[in-house]
Amino acid sequence: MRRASVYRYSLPMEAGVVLRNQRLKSRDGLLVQLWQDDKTGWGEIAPLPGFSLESLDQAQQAAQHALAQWLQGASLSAVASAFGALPSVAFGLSMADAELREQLPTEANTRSAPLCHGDPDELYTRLGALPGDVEGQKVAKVKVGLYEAVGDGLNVTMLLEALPDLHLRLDANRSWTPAKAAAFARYVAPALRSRIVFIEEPCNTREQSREFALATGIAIAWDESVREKGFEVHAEPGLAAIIIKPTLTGSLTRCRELIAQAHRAGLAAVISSSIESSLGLNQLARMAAWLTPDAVPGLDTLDLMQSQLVRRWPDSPLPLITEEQLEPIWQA
Ligand SMILES: O=C(O)CCC(=O)C1=CC=C[C@@H](O)[C@@H]1C(=O)O
Ligand SMILES: [Mg+2]
Repeated sequence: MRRASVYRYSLPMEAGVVLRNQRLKSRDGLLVQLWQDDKTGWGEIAPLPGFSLESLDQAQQAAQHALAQWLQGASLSAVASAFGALPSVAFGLSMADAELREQLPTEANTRSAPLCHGDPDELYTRLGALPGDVEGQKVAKVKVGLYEAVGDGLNVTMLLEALPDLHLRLDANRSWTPAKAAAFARYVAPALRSRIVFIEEPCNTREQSREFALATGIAIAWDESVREKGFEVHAEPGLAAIIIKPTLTGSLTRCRELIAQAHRAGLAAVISSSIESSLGLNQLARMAAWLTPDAVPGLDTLDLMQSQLVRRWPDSPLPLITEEQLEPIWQA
C-alpha cells in the first residue's frame, strides 16, 4: 500500500540574508513523505528565490500531480526525471524515492567547508580548530566580489599567511570584470595561489574566467555555468571542479550523471547547498559521502536559519521543529 503527504514549511531566516540583491526573510519549501508497506522516505522541494525559475506554488502543483501518479503505481524516479523544467521537484521526489527504497546510504559527510564571514579574530580561531579532510587539508570558503577586489585580495592573503595549512575555496558569483579580477590577483602572491583550491566563476563570462585562470594560475570552478543550457562537462586548463546544487539541478539521476562526467574528466564535483532546511542538508551530506567521498561538500548554510526541521544537523544549537508539529497540506 502506498501513501503520501506533502507539508509546507516557512522557516525564519537570520536578519540580513541577501541573495542576489533580494532580502530573504524566510525560507519556504515543501517536505514530501512517502510510505510503502512498512517503509518511509522524505524529500525536500525548496525552490530558491532568485535562483530557481519555478515558484513554490508551481512546485507544489507538480509534486502533487507526480505523487498522484506514483499512488496509481507509476515509478517515482521515472516521474521525477521527467521534471527537467522543475529541478527542485525532480530532486525532492527522487530523494524521497531513494530513501524509501533504501538506495541513499545513511553515512553522511557533515564536515562541510565553513563559510567565512565576520570578525577576523573569530575566524582565525574557528579555522585554526578546523579538522582536515581526507587528505588532511583544511578547506574553508570565502565569498569575494561583494566589496573592493583589492580588499578581497588582501583578506585572502591575510588568511593564507596566518594559517599555513589552510586551503581556500573562493566564490565570486560572476561579479568581476577582467580588470577587477586582475586587481584581486595582484594582491595574492604567486606562492600563495596554489592554496586557493578554486575560485567559483570569477568573471562575468566563462571566457573571461578561463583567461583569468590562465593568466594568474588560480584554478576556477563552474557553478552557475553547470545549470546553463548546453553546458557540458569537459576538462579545461585551469578548471578544477564543478559545483552541483541539486535543488537547482534536478533529479538524483541527473546529479549522478554530472558527478560521473566530472570524475571521468578528472575534475572534482562539489555538492553544495541551495539553503535547504536541516532535513535537506542531511540528505545532501549523505549524497556527498556516497558519491563525492573525496570532496568536502559546501553545506555550511544552516546558521542562516533560526530553526532546524525534522532531522537534526550534528552539533547545531538551533531549535528543532519535529514531524509531529507539521500539518500536511495534502494527503493521499
Ligand atoms: O557552496 C557553499 O559552500 C554554500 C552554498 C552557497 O554558497 C550558496 C548557496 C546558494 C546561493 C548562493 O548565495 C551561494 C552561492 O553563491 O553559491
Ligand atoms: Mg556561487
